[in-house]
Amino acid sequence: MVLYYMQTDTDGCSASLASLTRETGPKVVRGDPARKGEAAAKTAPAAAPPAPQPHHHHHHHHVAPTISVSDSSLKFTHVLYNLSPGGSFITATGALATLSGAKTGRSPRDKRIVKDEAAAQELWWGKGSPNIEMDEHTFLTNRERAVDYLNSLDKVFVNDQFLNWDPENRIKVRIISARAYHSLFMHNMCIRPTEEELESFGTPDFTIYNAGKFPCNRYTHYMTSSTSVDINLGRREMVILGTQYAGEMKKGLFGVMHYLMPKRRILSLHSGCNMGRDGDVALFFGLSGTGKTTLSTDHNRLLIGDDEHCWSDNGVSNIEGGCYAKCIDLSREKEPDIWNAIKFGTVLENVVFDEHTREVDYTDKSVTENTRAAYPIEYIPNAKIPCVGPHPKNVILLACDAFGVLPPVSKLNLAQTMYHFISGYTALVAGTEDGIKEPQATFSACFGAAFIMLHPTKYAAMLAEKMQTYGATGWLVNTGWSGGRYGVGKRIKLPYTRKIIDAIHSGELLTANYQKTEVFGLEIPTAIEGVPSEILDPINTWTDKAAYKETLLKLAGLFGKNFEVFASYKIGEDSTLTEEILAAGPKV
Ligand SMILES: Nc1ncnc2c1ncn2[C@@H]1O[C@H](COP(=O)(O)OP(=O)(O)O)[C@@H](O)[C@H]1O
Ligand SMILES: C=C(OP(=O)(O)O)C(=O)O
Ligand SMILES: [Ca+2]
Ligand SMILES: [Mn+2]
Repeated sequence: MVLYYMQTDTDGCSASLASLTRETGPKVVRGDPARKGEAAAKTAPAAAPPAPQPHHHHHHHHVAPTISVSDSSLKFTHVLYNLSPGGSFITATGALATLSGAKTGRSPRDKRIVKDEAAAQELWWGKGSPNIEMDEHTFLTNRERAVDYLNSLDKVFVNDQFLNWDPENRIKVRIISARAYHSLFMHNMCIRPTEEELESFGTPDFTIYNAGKFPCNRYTHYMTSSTSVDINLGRREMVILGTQYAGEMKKGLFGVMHYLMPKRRILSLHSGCNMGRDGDVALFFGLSGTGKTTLSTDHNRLLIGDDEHCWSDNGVSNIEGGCYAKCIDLSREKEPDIWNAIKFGTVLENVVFDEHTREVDYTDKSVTENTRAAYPIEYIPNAKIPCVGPHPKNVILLACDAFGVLPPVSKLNLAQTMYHFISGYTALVAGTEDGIKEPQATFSACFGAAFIMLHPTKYAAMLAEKMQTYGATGWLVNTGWSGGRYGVGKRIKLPYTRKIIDAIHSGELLTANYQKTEVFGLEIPTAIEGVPSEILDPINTWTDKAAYKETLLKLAGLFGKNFEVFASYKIGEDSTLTEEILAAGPKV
C-alpha cells in the first residue's frame, strides 16, 4: 500500500493534520500523485518514486493495532505544498476560473469566536458586535470534523505564507485546504515567502483548516446552519466548514489581525492604500463595493494595497500580498490595470465564460453579482514592493450613497472624520433586477464591523491619535448616486470620482473655496478641475427639490439613530474630542 514516502516532515504538515485523538497525522507525501516522480512545485522536493518502506512505516504492519491506529491514521494524504499556479479551467487570458458553490459571499451570521477567559475580557461582545460566541469544546468538535475530512482526501493543499509587509510585525500563517483554487487564492492573497524564508518557516503563528464544502453538523451546539467559520484565538486556529467562498479565509485572517495588531499598538484598517511619486500616502476606507480596490488602483500612483492595512509608528504596511477585485461590469477602458491583471495565475471566482472561446462575460450576474478576481499585487504594474509607505497624508472615507444626497466630496475636520469613521455608512441597492428598489442603508463601525474584534472606540481612538500626530486630512467621498436616489438618478461617473481623488492627492482641494451644507454640515468645494461644478452640491442635480430635502432628512435620521449606541462611549483620553464627535453628526 505504500507508494511514496517522505523521510522527514520538516514543514510539520503531518502534525498540523493530526487529529486530537491521535498523536500523528496522516502519512504525508509531497507532490502531485498524478505526476509520479516529477516535482509538482519548485519549492517542494520531487515526490520520491516508488521506494522501499522506511522502518517507521514497516512498523505499522507488524505491531498489534492500538486504539490510536485506525484506517485513517494509516492513510496517505498527498500534501501539495506551496504550489505555484496551474489549473484546468483556463480563460482566454490565462486566468483560472472557478465556482465557489452555494456560497458566493461571506456568511457573517455563521462566524463564531471561542469565548475563553481572555476573549471574554478583551473582545467586543453583545449588541452590534460581530463576535458570536462558541465554547472551546464545540470548537474542537468542529476542528476534528474538518481535520478528519481533510485526512480522508487523497490530497490536501498546504500554504505557508506571511501577513503584513512590516518585517517587525509579520505573522506566519498556514492554510490547509481541500481545493486547488483555495490554495492558489491564498498564494495570491497572502505574502509569498522566498525559498529561503520557506526553508526556515518553522511553526506557523496561525493555522486555517478549510474543509470547504464539507458541512458542520447542525446538531452541534451553537450551529444554526451547515456553515461554520470558527476562530480560536487561544489555539491560534480557524476552522471553515460548509462554505467554499474564498473571501472567508482572507477576511477571517483580517479579523485575527484586528486582534493581534492593536495589542502591539498598531492600528489595523479596512482600507485601500496608495502613494504618490512624492511619497504622499492616502488611505481609502469603505464598505464592500464603495471603491477601495478601484480607487487605490490608480495608474498615476503606487499601489500599496487594496483592502487591509496596518498603521504603526513606522508608517503604513499592507497585510496582504494580493488584491481581490470585484469584476462585475469590469471594462478595459475604465479599469485597465485590473483588467490586465486577469491573466495566468489569477483566480476568477464565479464569473461566467464561454466554454468554447473561453472569453469571460463580465456583465453576467447569473452566478452572483459578487464576481471576483484574486491576483498577486505585482500584477498591478505600479505596485509598491515592499508594500509599505510613510504616514498617511489623506484619509478618504468612501460611501456609495444610493440615496443620492451626500456630496461627491467634502472636507472633514477631525471630529467629523471620527463621526463618519465610527458610523461606517454606505447604502447599496440590494438584489439585482426586481424586488428591492429602496436603498438599504448600512452602518458598519470602522467601515468593517464584520472584522473588528475590539470595541469600535478602541480603533477610533487610535485613528484620531494618529491623524492628529501626523496631520492627516479627512475627506468624505460619495461614489454613489447623483441627481436623485437609486432608480431616479445615476451613479457618479468613475472618471469624475477619479478627478476628485486627484484633486485631494495634489493638494488642490486644501486651498479650494468651500461652502457648508445644511443638515450634515459638510464643507463642499465650489469647483474642481475636470468636474462639472453643479454636481458638487447634490441639491443642484435633483429636479425634485422637495424629494431631495425629504431624502436628506431621512438619511440624517438613520445616521442619528445608528449613532445612539455610541453616544455613551468616550473616545480616547480626551473628553472634548468625544463631545465634538457627538456634535459632528447631521442635525435634523
Ligand atoms: N464613481 C465610482 N467610484 C468608484 N467605483 C465605482 C464608481 N462607479 C462605479 N463604480 C464601480 O463600483 C465598484 C467598486 O467596487 P470595489 O472597488 O471593488 O469596492 P471595494 O474594494 O471597496 O469593495 C467597482 O465595480 C467599480 O467599477
Ligand atoms: C472580500 C470582501 O471584501 P471587499 O468587498 O471589501 O473587497 C468581502 O467582504 O468578502
Ligand atoms: Ca521546509
Ligand atoms: Mn475590495
